[in-house]
Amino acid sequence: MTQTHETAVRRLLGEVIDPATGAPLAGAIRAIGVDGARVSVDLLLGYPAAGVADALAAQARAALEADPAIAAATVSVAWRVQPHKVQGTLTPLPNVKNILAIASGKGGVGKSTVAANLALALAAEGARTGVLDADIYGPSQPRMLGIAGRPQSPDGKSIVPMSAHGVQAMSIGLLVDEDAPMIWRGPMVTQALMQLLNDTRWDALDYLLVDLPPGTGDIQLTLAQKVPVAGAVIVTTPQDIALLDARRALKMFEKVGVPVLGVIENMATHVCSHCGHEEPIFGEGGGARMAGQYGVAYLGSLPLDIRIREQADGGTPTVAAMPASDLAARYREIARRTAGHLALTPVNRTLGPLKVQGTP
Ligand SMILES: Nc1ncnc2c1ncn2[C@@H]1O[C@H](COP(=O)(O)OP(=O)(O)OP(=O)(O)O)[C@@H](O)[C@H]1O
Repeated sequence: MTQTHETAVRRLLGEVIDPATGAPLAGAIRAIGVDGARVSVDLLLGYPAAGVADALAAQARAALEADPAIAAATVSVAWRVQPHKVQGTLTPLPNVKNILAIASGKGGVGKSTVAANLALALAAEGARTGVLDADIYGPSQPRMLGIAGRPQSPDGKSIVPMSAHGVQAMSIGLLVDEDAPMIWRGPMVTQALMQLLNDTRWDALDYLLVDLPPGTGDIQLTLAQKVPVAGAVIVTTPQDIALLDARRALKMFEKVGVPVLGVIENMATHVCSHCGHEEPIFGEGGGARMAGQYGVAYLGSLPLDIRIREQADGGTPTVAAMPASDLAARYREIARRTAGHLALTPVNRTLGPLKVQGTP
C-alpha cells in the first residue's frame, strides 16, 4: 500500500498552498517515508523560512492527518537557497548566490528603508544577507544601518564589508564625501559602483540586496545591464503608481532580461500615532492592480508609520528595533515572498552543490 500512501501525500500537499510562493507544498517534497498507516515527509523549501517552518510543518501535518487512511504524520521543513540565473552572459559573483536589485521609479518612495528592513528580515529568516548601497544620489544605508567610518582594506585591493544587525554592508557613502557623488558623470558612477560590488569581500552570501539609485535613467539602465542580478523588486507608493514611474522601472528590468520578482507598496496606508487606526489615505489596491497588470507578484505593503521613519533614520530599522511587532512580521512576510518568488526562477546549475540549511 506504500504507493497509495505516497500518492495520497502528494495529492494532499498539492492542496496546501505555500503563501511565500503561491505554489502547492507538494512541489517542496524531498522524501516520503511510509510505515503502515504512518507517513513521514521531508519538505525542502527554496527560501529561508525560520519564522514559519514550524507553522508550515503543522499545516502540512494537519492536511495529511485529515485523510482517514493516514493515522499519523510527521513533517520536517528545511530550506536551501540556490543560486539563480542572471542576465545573458554575465557571471555571478563567486561569494554571492543571488543579487537582488531594489529599485524604484522615482526618489523618496522609501526604497532604502525597504531595502534595509528586507535585508534584516531575510537574515532573521535564516539567510546570510548583505546590502550594497548603490544609491549615488542619497546613500542612506550607513545612516539606516547605523554604520560609520571608512571600511578596511588589509591588502589595498579588496574591501572588508562593514557589519550591522547581522548583515554585511557596503555603501558608496562610506567611501566618498557626502556631496561628491552628485557631481560625477554617468560612466564614473557606474564604474565606481561596479568596483565597489566586485572588490568588496562578501562572505558567503545567500542574498545581496543592491539599493539602486532611484529612477530609470542611463545609470540605472547600465547597472541593470552590468550587475549580475537574479531578480528585481520594485518599491512604489500609491502616488508613484499614479505617476507611472514604477511601470517604467518594471519595463527597464524586462528590457534587460532581469525577472521582476514583484512589487512592494510602501506608505500604502497611514497609521495614526495616537490611536493606531490604519487608513488607506491614497486609495486602496493600486499596487496589487499594477502587479496584476504586469503579471508580477504583489509582495505586500507597508503603512506610513512614524516608527518606521524614526527607527530607520536612527540606525536600527524596525525589523531589528521591534522584532516582535506587526511591522517586523510584515517585513518578514515580504522577505519570504521575495525569496520565495526568486526560488521559482531557474537555478544556475554552473555553480557547485550547496549545503541544506534550516531544521533537519
Ligand atoms: N513606511 C514608512 N513610514 C514612515 N516613514 C517612511 C516609510 N518608508 C520610508 N520612510 C521615510 O521616508 C524617507 C525617505 O525614505 P527612503 O530614504 O527610504 O526613500 P528612498 O526611496 O530610498 O529615497 P531616495 O532613493 O530618493 O534616496 C525617510 O526619512 C524614511 O525614514
